[in-house]
Amino acid sequence: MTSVSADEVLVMGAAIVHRGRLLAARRTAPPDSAGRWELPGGKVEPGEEPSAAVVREIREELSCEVRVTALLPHREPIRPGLVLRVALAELVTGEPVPHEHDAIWWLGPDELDRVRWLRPDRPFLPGLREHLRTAARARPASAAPAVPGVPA
Ligand SMILES: Nc1nc2c([nH]c(=O)n2[C@H]2C[C@H](O)[C@@H](COP(=O)(O)OP(=O)(O)OP(=O)(O)O)O2)c(=O)[nH]1
Repeated sequence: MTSVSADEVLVMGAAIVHRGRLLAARRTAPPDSAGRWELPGGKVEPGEEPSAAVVREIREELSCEVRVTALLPHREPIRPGLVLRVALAELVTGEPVPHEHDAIWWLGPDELDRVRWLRPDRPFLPGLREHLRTAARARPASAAPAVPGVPA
């Protein structure tokens, strides 16, 4: 369980990591966020577990299945009443196909600054970069990334 006060809604961003890369998605709305990049995800529904919300939102937004591997401790205010948390997740089945975003991009650890993130996402980037680097060091050479469209 994650404690959220009655007047606070939790937004879960999924840090989906695959082959040492992080999936970023470009928003289309509202106008002041359109063109900015975020972690796919969305609001946790009343009574819903954060990890279940991640699985549900990713299914809806990207038509693939993920598994949550960790919930990062940091909580970042988005605006009054709305708080962002981030879950590390891995792909279980399928490949992400964006239905609500107009682009997705698998970013390597040295590429995280190449997109314009939503402001609340930025404090999570150093930790995510470190996570990607650690994952790359732990990966056997035989599992080195093949890149272009990533998955596989
Ligand atoms: N999904 C997501 N939302 C984020 C991130 N960073 C950030 O500030 N936000 C903000 C944007 C929105 O104001 C809010 C989430 O709204 P949303 O529209 O994605 O959530 P939702 O699908 O549950 O929305 P709704 O249509 O049910 O209202 O959190 C992020 O990394 N991922």
